[in-house]
Amino acid sequence: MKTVLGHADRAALLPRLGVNGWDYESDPTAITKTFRFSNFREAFAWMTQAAFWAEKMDHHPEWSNVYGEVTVRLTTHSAGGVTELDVDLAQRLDAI
Ligand SMILES: C[C@H](O)[C@H](O)[C@H]1CNC2=NC(N)=NC(=O)C2=N1
Repeated sequence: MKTVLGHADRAALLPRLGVNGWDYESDPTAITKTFRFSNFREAFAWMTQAAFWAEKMDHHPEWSNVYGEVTVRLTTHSAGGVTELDVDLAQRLDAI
């Protein structure tokens, strides 16, 4: 089972996500980012691709959508915090 990132791993991995707009400081148990698109169609098309990656990785986002905005919160429920699975999924979402 994945374990929650310790201080050294957080310091090594999370600032790189921060450069891409992920907030890893407001909530120590999760990383969050709002993705912005020009309309609902584009937002939902992105969510569809993200959903396929989530299924492939068996790791799923908490998210909400309002028109062209998708707010994503990543945490590993089974571990109770941020693990390397969340870092991997965040990078995958940034690459879509
Ligand atoms: C049974 C299944 O593997 C688990 O429920 C997986 C599915 N997706 C998951 N996603 C996330 N974000 N955290 C989990 O702990 C988790 N567990």
